[in-house]
Amino acid sequence: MSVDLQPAPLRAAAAALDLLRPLVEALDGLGIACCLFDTADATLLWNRSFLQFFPEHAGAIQVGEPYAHNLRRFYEKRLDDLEKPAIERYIAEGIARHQAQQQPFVFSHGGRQLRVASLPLPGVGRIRLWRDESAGGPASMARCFTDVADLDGTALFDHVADGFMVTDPDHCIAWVNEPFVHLYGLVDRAAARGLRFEAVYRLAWSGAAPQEHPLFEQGLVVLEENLRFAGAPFEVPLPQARWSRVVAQHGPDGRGYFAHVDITVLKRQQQQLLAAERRARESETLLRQKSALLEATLERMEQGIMMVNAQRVVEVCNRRAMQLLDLPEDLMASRPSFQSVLDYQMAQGEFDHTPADVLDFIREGGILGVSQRYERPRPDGRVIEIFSVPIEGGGVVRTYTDISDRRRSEARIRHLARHDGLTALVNRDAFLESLTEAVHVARLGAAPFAVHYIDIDNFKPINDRFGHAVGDQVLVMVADRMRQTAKDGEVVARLGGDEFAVLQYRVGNEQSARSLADRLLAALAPPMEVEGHRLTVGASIGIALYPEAGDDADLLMRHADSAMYVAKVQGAASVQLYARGAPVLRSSASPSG
Ligand SMILES: Nc1nc2c(ncn2[C@@H]2O[C@H](COP(=O)(O)OP(=O)(O)OP(=O)(O)O)[C@@H](O)[C@H]2O)c(=O)[nH]1
Repeated sequence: MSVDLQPAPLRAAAAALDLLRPLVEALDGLGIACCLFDTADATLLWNRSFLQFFPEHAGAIQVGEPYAHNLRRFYEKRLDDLEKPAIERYIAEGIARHQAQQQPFVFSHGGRQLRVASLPLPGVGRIRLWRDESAGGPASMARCFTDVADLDGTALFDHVADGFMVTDPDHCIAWVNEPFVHLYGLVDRAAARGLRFEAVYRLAWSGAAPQEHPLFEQGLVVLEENLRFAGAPFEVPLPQARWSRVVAQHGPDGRGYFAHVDITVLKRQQQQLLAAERRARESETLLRQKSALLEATLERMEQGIMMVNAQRVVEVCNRRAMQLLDLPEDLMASRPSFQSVLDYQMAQGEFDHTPADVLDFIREGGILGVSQRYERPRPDGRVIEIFSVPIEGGGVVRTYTDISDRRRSEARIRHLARHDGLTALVNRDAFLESLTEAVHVARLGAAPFAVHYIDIDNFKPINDRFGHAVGDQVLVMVADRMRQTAKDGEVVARLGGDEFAVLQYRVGNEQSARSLADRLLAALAPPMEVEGHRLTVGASIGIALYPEAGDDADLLMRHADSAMYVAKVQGAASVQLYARGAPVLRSSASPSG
């Protein structure tokens, strides 16, 4: 006895194959052909009976060759020239059968009736076994009935669930049972007798709706292909979405024995399963697309975003968040805990200027169970606005927005609203705010203060003679000289036109106020060089002392203005202190420039 002992198997476990080798050899003794395949359908092992049953493989079969090669030799021998063009499909169907086969079936090959069984072999792949039925063996169903009349006389087969059909050697129907009659919609079993199965199949479809015809055509093709080499089970569609599975066996007497199983429910379930699978696949694809879209959106967002899950692990952190917070990519790619991100930031000095209570909160995990909005000044000077929103079930989503530009423009707008655009001194509104504050503090007992109201003398002729631009430069120089003369903390303002004011703090007496006014006049006195012109300007200054000249900002302004007017009337470059009871000569609201 010889077995083709092959070199080490390509994929299957060598130990399992070694165990199977003697078994495969022993099967030869029983006249059973055997061939083993691995899980990828590559040929592993076969015996001598296999080559006897399938002489087309002798000298050709090889270890490791795909099952498809085996099938190709098989069909090349079997198919006639008309059928050969369809060989690839036969091979594909043969592979599908090989992979899914559960029930044995009989087919004729090389003059033999071969019953083939196939089953999976765990750890190896699949085993296929063939027995020559025509050579005798256990009694087949065919041998139980020597005469079809035996069947006709009994109702036994009418009580089984499946349809049965027996054909003569000329393929004409000799007998069918009642379930068969019912399945194919025949009048009675006599209606089938003498017909070929294909004719019964046509009868079954005779009353079908036209839209079902493509299915009928499909069924005819299946019949034609499968009845030729009856053996492998096949399925045919029937009207009204019903299906029949036909399992054929051929007896040595040339008769065919067919079981017809109504698999409508099974088929429906399969279709439902397929539809559910398709839907699952579609929604999975949709989900994948959506998640890719979401990921792309997150990566392109102008806002940073971070999602911390209930276990305090950073689940999502987009590129912008990493940029805004200076977080290293490798740390964020490691699905870090939120605490380790905070630790990293702490080590980088991110929280060096954070108030102690907030720092304690950060050390305790830094996540609140309620929505919050706050701004974090970064060590690099940028300001990040942070929104933190808790997620139901734990965790938090944070968004990070760089609001440095917004903050800068707001500061600029605030500055513009309180300062004079030409001289950069504070404007009238800001001066009045400071004055109101000074009154408030003085009322609480702080030292008295003075308001100096300053109007440039004969400014108009400068404009008229040298132009507005020169006038502007003179105003800027006047502002600079006043700013330099005033002490730190004293407020110097341009009230409008050629009018200025100084808020002088801690004025112990009248003399101290006059002294500043004189210093202001002295500072203005030196000529100014503007665009090649040598210009000299003076000013008239009115002083209002708190509380003598009034105890509110408005009164103090009006009295300082009035005193300035008196000074102006007195002549250039003079100073006038407001005296209680003096008439108000000019309202501060009156236009002066
Ligand atoms: N160049 C320039 N001139 C201004 C500006 N604002 C107001 N003026 C001018 O300043 C002048 C102020 O008028 P007045 O106060 O009557 O002129 P003055 O010659 O100083 O008169 P007295 O105060 O009585 O000495 C007007 O000619 C205004 O047009 C400014 O921003 N730039």
